[in-house]
Amino acid sequence: MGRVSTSVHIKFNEYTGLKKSEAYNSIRNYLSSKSTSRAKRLKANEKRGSKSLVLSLDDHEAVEDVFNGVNVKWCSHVSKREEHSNASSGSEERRYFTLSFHMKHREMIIESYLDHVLREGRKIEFKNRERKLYTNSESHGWSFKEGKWCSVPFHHPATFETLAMDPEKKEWIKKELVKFIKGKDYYKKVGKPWKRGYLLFGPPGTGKSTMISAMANFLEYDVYDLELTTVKDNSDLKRLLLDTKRKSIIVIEDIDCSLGVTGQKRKKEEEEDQEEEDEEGKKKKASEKAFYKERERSRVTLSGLLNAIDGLWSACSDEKIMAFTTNFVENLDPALIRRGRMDNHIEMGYCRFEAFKVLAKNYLEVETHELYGEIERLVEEIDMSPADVAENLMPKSDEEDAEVCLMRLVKSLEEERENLRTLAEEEVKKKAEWEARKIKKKKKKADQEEKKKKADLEVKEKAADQEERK
Ligand SMILES: Nc1ncnc2c1ncn2[C@@H]1O[C@H](COP(=O)(O)OP(=O)(O)OP(=O)(O)O)[C@@H](O)[C@H]1O
Ligand SMILES: [Mg+2]
Repeated sequence: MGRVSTSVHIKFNEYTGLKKSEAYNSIRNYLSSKSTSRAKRLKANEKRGSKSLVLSLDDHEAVEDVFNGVNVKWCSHVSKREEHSNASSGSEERRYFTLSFHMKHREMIIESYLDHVLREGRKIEFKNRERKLYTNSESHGWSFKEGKWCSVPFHHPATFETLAMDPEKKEWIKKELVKFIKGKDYYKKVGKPWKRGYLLFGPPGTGKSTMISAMANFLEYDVYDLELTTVKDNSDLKRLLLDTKRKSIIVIEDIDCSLGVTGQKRKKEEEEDQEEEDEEGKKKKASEKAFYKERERSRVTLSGLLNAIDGLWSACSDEKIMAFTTNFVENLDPALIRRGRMDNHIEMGYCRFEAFKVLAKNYLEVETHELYGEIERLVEEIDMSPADVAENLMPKSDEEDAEVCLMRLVKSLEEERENLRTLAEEEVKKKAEWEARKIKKKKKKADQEEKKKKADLEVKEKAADQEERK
């Protein structure tokens, strides 16, 4: 009796009213981590949205825990639902946990231990969840039930280990990401919303999208792939962004093609370029113009986008990364990519030797080879994207070994060099022809002027002659 009367019990119900209790969920997760090593009876569930089987404390089972040297005891209970209780509370059974401890620790348990349990439980749930790739549905298709985003499980295999790029740059990016996820207090201290913007730029096939997947896998974040062209207007964009969860990367791919963010800059360039232009240049400009015109139809404006990512609303949700990708960084409006908005500009370049070594290790499991010297010379000279290098390195059948694949890469690099040489020669030839034509035109014009001058002079002389004769 003495022992019982000195104990305090706290009850945590599975349901609070109609809603499933988040505290109960967190406690269950916390206890499952303790139970796997301590409890005698466990139950295994396949839970939706979780990546593996979830083990938890079985009904009517107890487990002990120690916190700051204090022993506590958790029990899981289940009782039949009473007749008059609310039918919509989910199931026939009522589940709850009880926490028991000595009353002299009441303050410490309530103030520190419970916080600790809830925090750890949430962490475990976050770790166990199946990560998702979201994409926005058309604005008119939004419904209360389906939401604004549709999702599929995110299983992209890219990691920083498989990403081919300069190792130092890679390490620096990883370090920065770690600093970001641990930076809650820092961001609060400096008065900035806890978010970070990345601009990834570079030619096609250099790993911009792969880098985003690697980041998401590294941070264990969800990914929101935002398709701006299907967003009706600025306020829908705002709503979409508000509907994203924390610990996620929001991606806008090919930002230069998504809305008229390059409009003003292009107009200026067009004016400047107008004078010196040959036929081919004119054709290219016309097709580019048509492309930009099509793109500018998007009703999301630059200022709308800036507002959504950077205005007051953006502060409503913490712990998010915003990533833009583009092939033409020089065409983007400076307002969009200024530091503070896009804090980090990462250039994804052509495949150089360091990046090649990563690819060779991943695709062929070789770290060195006699062809490496030649390949080093070639990749430092020729611009080839990691996607093309990877394609050459991938064995196409079981008979192909590392040497065959490396040889194929060397051949392909040499071909590329040859192509570039002929292209450059053609270019020089074309330029020379164009110059010659220009000189010819000038000469013709000068000749004509000369002729005209001569004719005028003759007429004048004739007139003077006649005058004299008269
Ligand atoms: N740096 C890299 N490291 C490893 N693999 C790469 C890298 N770059 C490209 N690849 C390979 O090439 C494929 C295409 O790359 P990815 O889609 O990331 O290019 P991108 O830069 O996003 O191109 P785009 O500008 O066309 O969108 C990837 O599936 C990946 O296998
Ligand atoms: Mg891409």
